[in-house]
Amino acid sequence: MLDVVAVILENEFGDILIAKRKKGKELEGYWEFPGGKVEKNETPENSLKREIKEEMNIDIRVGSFVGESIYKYERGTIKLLAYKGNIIRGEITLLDHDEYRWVKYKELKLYKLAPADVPLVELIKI
Ligand SMILES: Nc1nc2c([nH]c(=O)n2[C@H]2C[C@H](O)[C@@H](COP(=O)(O)OP(=O)(O)OP(=O)(O)O)O2)c(=O)[nH]1
Repeated sequence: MLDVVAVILENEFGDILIAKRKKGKELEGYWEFPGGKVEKNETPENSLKREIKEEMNIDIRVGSFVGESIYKYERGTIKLLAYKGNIIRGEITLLDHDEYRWVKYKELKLYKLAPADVPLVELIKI
């Protein structure tokens, strides 16, 4: 099973950041909470900080654990671990996504989220 971390980034208005997976990647065009695969000998928190720096060039604070979602894709099963977080430094520059949006909690269900992310929405409860 592959461990993947994702962050529910919130801004000062309580909006949540979602990002659209890049053309050509697996799950192309699906919206996700940014993050990525946890590397060996890495804590989920450090993994998230590293991924978000690499993908968006921002520094984040990782907050409380939101929950996990285990999902069986055809190519394998992933365990998606979600944490809350905030931006502490920088402006978003997209380096690994096609688009991003700050959305209200209630708007999340209007987006085509990666299947593994769907159960997380219920766990966010802002
Ligand atoms: N980052 C992220 N990946 C997700 C989410 N939901 C979900 O099913 N995934 C899947 C897509 C991929 O199969 C896997 C993580 O892949 P990734 O492409 O984001 O990871 P990465 O940046 O570490 O990897 P890579 O592109 O360098 O291969 O988890 C999500 O909310 N965020």
